[in-house]
Amino acid sequence: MKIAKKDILTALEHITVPGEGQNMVESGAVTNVQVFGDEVEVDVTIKNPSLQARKKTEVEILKIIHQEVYAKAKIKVNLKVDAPAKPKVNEIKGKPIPGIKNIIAVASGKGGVGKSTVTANLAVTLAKMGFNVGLLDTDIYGPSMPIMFDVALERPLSVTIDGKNKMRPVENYGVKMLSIGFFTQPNQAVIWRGPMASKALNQMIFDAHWGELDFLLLDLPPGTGDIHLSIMQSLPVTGAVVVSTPQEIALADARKGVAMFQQEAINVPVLGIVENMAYFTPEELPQNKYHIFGKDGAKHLAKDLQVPFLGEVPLVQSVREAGDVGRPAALQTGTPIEMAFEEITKNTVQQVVLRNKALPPTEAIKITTMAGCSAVKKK
Ligand SMILES: Nc1ncnc2c1ncn2[C@@H]1O[C@H](COP(=O)(O)OP(=O)(O)OP(=O)(O)O)[C@@H](O)[C@H]1O
Repeated sequence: MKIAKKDILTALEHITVPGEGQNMVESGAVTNVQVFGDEVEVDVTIKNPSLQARKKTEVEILKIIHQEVYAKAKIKVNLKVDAPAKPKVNEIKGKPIPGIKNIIAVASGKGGVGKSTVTANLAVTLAKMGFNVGLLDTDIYGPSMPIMFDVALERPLSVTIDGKNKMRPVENYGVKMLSIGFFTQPNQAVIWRGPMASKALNQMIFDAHWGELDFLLLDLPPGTGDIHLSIMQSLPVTGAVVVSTPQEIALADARKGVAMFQQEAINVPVLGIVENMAYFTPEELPQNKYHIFGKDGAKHLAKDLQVPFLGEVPLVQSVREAGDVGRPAALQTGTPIEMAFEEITKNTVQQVVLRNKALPPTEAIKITTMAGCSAVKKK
């Protein structure tokens, strides 16, 4: 028997797609019908992704065509699901932390690109600008902040606040700090698992007396593992800064770092990318720039990923030396390094402001103007 296409469409007008009011032809769910002799092919797209809805749609199409048009028709249903994207909810996750306005996670895909160095210098620069700054070293693989702040031999003291025992962060250069390194032996290799690490971190945040902070910086471990997932999901992180060198291999990992923050389970806005070791400058020839890891790689990556570029830090001996002696290089006034970190810090604050404006306010995000920036050089 020869089947007419219009008879198929008329038959399909008798049925609806589960969850949709109109019949499936009128609603546009039927996208195509083809007839070859007694063979019928129906293309249909539904919004409900459940197996039950898909099965029901298919069975009903077969039934109605057999019943209304031709009982022996050979029918093929090509069913596609086009589920509407879930509306994005506020990215701030976890419990708001009283007194802490913004949490910035500093990450790198690759190890050794200078993430901790950038975090330490960002922290002291924010403090110089007049902000209240905390720094949480979550780098379970190699906590380096106690050395970079010259407090490796100190330990957080216990204080009683409102009848509860709390840890008081160690303080230097106007930055309050807690590190996972304060709780491990220097020569002890610790194997951390995600939940264990996030429990320790939760204690360092919720059982610590941070006081009022404009910014709490998190120095994350390198990489993009399940530890990052645990940290990100348990804390109300405002945004992330990704550090990379211009080198291809570091950029590939930085790309993964950005993707990690953007994936649905994490969904933390990326405030921008910092290019560290952008070029080498020898002390005796300050005008000379040698792009030993490549040129502008992180800048191009930022453009490609459509995230802000926050600035670049040259590779200079004084940065490494300053880290080793425990006094971040940005504290050396009047130097190009101080200027580089001021630029990066201002851009970061600006991105935090923009990001906070774009999202509904929560307890975790309070800085909504650049007022803090006018405090530059307040101290
Ligand atoms: N701009 C720079 N100029 C000179 N040395 C630098 C610079 N940035 C970082 N370094 C040095 O490079 C080394 C690695 O830096 P850092 O420990 O900050 O990296 P990281 O990415 O945090 O490493 P990890 O993988 O351990 O987390 C350190 O010795 C540091 O002093």
